[in-house]
Amino acid sequence: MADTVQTFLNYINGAWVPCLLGSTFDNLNPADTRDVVGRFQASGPADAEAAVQAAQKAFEGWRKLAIGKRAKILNDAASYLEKNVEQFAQELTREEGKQLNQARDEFLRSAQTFRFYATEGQTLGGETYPQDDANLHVFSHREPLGVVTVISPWNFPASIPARKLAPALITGNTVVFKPSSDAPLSGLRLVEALEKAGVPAGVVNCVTGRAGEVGPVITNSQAIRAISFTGSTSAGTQIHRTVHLSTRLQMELGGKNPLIVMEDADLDLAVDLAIKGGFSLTGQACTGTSRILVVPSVKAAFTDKLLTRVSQLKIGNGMAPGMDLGPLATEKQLQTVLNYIDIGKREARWLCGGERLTGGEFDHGYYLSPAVFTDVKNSMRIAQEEIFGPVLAIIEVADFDDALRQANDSQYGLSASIVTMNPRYMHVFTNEIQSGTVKINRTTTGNLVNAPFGGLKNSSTSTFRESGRAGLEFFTQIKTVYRGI
Ligand SMILES: NC(=O)C1=CN([C@@H]2O[C@H](COP(=O)(O)OP(=O)(O)OC[C@H]3O[C@@H](n4cnc5c(N)ncnc54)[C@H](O)[C@@H]3O)[C@@H](O)[C@H]2O)C=CC1
Ligand SMILES: O=Cc1ccc(S(=O)(=O)O)cc1
Repeated sequence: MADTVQTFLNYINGAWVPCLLGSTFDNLNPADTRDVVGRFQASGPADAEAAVQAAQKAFEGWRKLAIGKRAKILNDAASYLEKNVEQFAQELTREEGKQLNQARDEFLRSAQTFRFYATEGQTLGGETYPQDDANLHVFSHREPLGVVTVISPWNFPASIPARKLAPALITGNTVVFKPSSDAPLSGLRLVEALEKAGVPAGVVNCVTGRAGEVGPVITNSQAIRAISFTGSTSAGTQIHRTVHLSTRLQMELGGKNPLIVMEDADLDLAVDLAIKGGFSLTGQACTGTSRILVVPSVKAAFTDKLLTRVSQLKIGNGMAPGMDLGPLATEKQLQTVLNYIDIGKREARWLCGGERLTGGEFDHGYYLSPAVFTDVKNSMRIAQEEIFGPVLAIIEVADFDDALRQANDSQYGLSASIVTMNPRYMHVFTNEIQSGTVKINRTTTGNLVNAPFGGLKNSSTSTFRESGRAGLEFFTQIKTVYRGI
């Protein structure tokens, strides 16, 4: 079996290279751990240093390249992703566990992101400032920052790095990219797409390996002008503490996203949103629904309908059509979620799920049945801590004001939704909810390529948003020019 495992290399200074120490690590398919997805470079600090140096060397040439040429590279890379979508989607499903149709969507969305920034990046200009001197022209213009670091997690191993790489590159920055060791292949495919599209040597560099080995160089080095990171609040906090004063940060971190169900809610819709928001991607989305705040008059009916729908969900390998939930992405993630199930059983009332599935194909994967708890208090650990698994906590709230207060009683503020037809609730919710993304009669999950994305409180650094035009602003700095004659 080991002989047939494909080895993947780092991409540094325009070449695919092994790491200097010659060590590798294997990544396993979480749906069937007998399947080794690939063998990857266990890079050390020297490999990371080589990547930073290559990016430094390439910066001058890349920032001076005509923006139309940079855009063409992004568009051609998008075409390469689209052409190879079937292969890349299968690899994504094997490395992460999500359903094949979701993996296909993710690569197509990544291609769309490349195309969006190829166009939008060409519209980012400065401003002119009226003033009294007829012989003076005052204007601002934007320029790239320099070498930037992209660090991405395993849950969206293509679309999250795509929406960091594309705005960084179109604005003329060079990149050092570290994908998650738990799903590194999709990130390497993005880099391959850029290589095939003709990106010059050193403009994009990709180094796989342990955060402890690679992390300090790519986050603390004086050469790094910005870091775009998505992952846990704890890793984000650690990086935040160690970076240089002049390193710009954009961090997308955890969430504990509420769905409020009001007395006038369409309960079938509310259940649908709870299932989609809570259980798609097996609950492993930063914007996933984890708290359901429901008023007493509809709590019993909502809970009954929810449990019926949960009992119908199909769990299995994402390669098979028709599955609703795949495995957890890693053994560590499975253990984390099982631990929270134990906590939930002690502190609230367990209704269903949370059992590790065994027998047949389940014996070889990290499968867990979707769990629902009720009589949860918002102060409980399962209502406050990010679980990142298929676990829903139902919390009874007295009325709208109480729902809003409890929804806001969280260290996080990433996404929040309400199910109602009442315009007053919609209005107050929009104004008062402490959340970067606000949804009404929609799932907490999902966001557009062309709209800003990011959280409040501990869900993000309160700096720059990702996606849309905001993504371009993060990767550029403003110069104000006073030009006299
Ligand atoms: N908000 C989100 O989208 C995500 C949140 N998480 C949360 O994080 C928990 C743990 O998952 P992990 O994959 O271990 O997330 P993590 O936050 O440890 O890792 C995310 C990425 O950051 C890198 N990283 C971690 N520490 C670093 C450091 N000091 N310097 C440089 N790079 C560093 C990792 O190698 C990976 O590429 C999950 O249980 C979940 O709660 C995980 C993935 C995504
Ligand atoms: O987990 C958070 C998350 C999930 C998806 C995306 S993307 O829109 O696919 O990039 C972003 C954040």
